[in-house]
Amino acid sequence: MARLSVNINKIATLRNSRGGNNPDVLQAALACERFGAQGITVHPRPDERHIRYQDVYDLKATIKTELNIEGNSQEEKFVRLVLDTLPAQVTLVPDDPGQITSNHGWDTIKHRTYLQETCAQFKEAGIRVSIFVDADPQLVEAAAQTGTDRVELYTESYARLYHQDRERAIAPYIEAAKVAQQAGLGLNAGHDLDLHNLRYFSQHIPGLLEVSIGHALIADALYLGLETTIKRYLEQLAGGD
Ligand SMILES: CC(=O)[C@@H](O)[C@H](O)COP(=O)(O)O
Ligand SMILES: NCC(=O)COP(=O)(O)O
Repeated sequence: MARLSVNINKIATLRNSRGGNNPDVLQAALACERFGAQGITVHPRPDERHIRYQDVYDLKATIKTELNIEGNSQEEKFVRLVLDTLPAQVTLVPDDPGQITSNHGWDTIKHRTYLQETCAQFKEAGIRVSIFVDADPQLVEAAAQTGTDRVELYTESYARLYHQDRERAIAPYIEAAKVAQQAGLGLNAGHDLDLHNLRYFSQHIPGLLEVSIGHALIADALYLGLETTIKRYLEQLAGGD
């Protein structure tokens, strides 16, 4: 069964809106773990609009499950943060500084040399590397040439199409997953996964190792509470028809 890594960016967004420490992101991360999450994901951005760099140091010292740090390694500050905190996993995402949220994966063909160097730097420090990519077999194949351990399939287009035509929505992901597995890459997935689309995704992508979910999960927690919400996501991942 794929592991659930809860992205707690949105907890930090709420905290930052009032300038204090409510909600406390460290306590929220510990609660996620207590309720069954198998990892914590953060995506610090240069403007620190949600997760702050200091949060990441504090989280690494506090949580017991895997920490996954996502972000753009072309920013020196991000590289320093990752090498200082030594998370279990770093996910390379090519976001511009002002982006509202992630909207594309790496072009692993165009940037192969850069990604090779970056993967080597993080792997030398003992950190597992994952590259955020669109569900395109050629990009996944090129990712395998970079030395990365895993790819994270960017699932926004799956999520968008799911309600209209889920077979068409999943098709490119099945292809991309096959290529990844033939190339020996581990497979993660994330972006806009939710309680409606998660089960179908995990059922159709065998060997899926991890999903990172934030926006929808934290929104669901407003209605259901964090404990029930995490249990429901875990049930979706556990599958069954
Ligand atoms: C890579 C990815 O899809 C997520 O990290 C997502 O971008 C979360 O970032 P925000 O919380 O800033 O939207
Ligand atoms: N890598 C995806 C992630 O961490 C969370 O994305 P979202 O669920 O907030 O869209």
